[in-house]
Amino acid sequence: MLMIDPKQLDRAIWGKQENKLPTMQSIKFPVKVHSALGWLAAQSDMYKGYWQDREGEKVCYLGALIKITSLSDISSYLAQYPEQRFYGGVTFDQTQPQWPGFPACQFILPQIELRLNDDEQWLYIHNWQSMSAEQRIATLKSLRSETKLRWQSPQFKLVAQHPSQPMWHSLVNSVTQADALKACPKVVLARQSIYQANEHINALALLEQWQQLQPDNYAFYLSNQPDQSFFGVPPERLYQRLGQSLATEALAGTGQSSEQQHTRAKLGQKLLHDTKNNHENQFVADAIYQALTSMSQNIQIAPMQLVEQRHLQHLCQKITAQLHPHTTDTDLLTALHPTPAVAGLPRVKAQHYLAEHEPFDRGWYAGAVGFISQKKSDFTVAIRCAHQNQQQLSVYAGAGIVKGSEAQSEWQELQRKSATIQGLLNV
Ligand SMILES: C=C(O[C@H]1C=CC=C(C(=O)O)[C@@H]1O)C(=O)O
Repeated sequence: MLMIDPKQLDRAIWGKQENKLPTMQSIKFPVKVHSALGWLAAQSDMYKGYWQDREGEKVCYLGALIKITSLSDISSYLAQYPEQRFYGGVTFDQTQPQWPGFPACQFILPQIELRLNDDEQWLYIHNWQSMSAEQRIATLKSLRSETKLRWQSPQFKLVAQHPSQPMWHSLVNSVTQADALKACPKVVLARQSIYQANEHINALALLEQWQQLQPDNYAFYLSNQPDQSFFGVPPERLYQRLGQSLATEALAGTGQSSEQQHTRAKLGQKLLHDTKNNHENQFVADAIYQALTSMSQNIQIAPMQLVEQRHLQHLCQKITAQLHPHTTDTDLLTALHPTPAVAGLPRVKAQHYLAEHEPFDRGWYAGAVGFISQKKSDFTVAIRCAHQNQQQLSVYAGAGIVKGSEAQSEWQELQRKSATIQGLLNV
């Protein structure tokens, strides 16, 4: 798999070794890989992750040289390791019970990264300088050639839905009572659908298929132990920061789509002019604007546009800003996450309502997933996702509930949001 000139490799292995982690030195080799996820599937590390942005970069990462479990520690690690990326994120609500094996906050500086884009493919090995020649050889030898992923769906059976449809109706009705709307004009209710498979679930093969159906979305995979993973193909950007330039978006408000271009365009126009959906989106755009005013300047909001997905369309307002110097990723994550696209408004009240009434633990569903580095950070909102625990797969979907929302049509919206993965599960 490694296309490295043997002389170059020899020099790399036997080259200078300085035992000092804080000035971590990395080495990179050009490689040739057909399927990033196929490569990841072949590796045996306990910590495995995948990250695909909307510009076409794909990253597989392995191992954990450093693990950060608190947002407040991020800045000091970035100062110490200015060249490195830390992958991971935070859950929807860090004050609530979390999924076993998935901490509330986790960022990893991996030992190995495979970074692919349209022009280049590089394998990075971090902390190379402090390894002995034997450790270097062992690390290179531990890397396996990619496997060919083939998604052959086991038989899946829906074993539970939280909330059930009747409970969904009563939750939507309670959120849309006049008094409740006064306190919380928007609450994003969600559903966990639990499927039991009759055999092992190859989550990476499933993700590969899913990602190919929605190639312009983000895609991610997180796994801290064998046979447990969280993965998804979300359309929503939380934020991308390049130096001090910030790009974010209000993605909320959903309408139907169609395979026929003409009908899709008509449905899109209907959505663009729909009052309830425009409100739903504007709540998010206003909250982002407010969050950014104290930490940035030159905030620009582009006109409302459509984002097409396979079974639905969304309203979206793209937002850009110039961050004040010294604004950190911890500031941004704290201010922007979770947006009213996944929590509601006001945020804390909506989160309290969900903690009290939603009949499942959101864990990493609707969390912030991505990476942080000094130069660049990029986060998606973890929606259109699934949590695999051995032979069980939980699929999550949510819908913003505002004045005028109807329980039945919001339930159908959940179905449409889950339709792509459900199609792959044959359920
Ligand atoms: C919370 C989800 O979607 C959000 C993002 C886009 C549109 C949404 C909506 O129209 O309700 C939601 O706010 C989800 O897919 O689980």
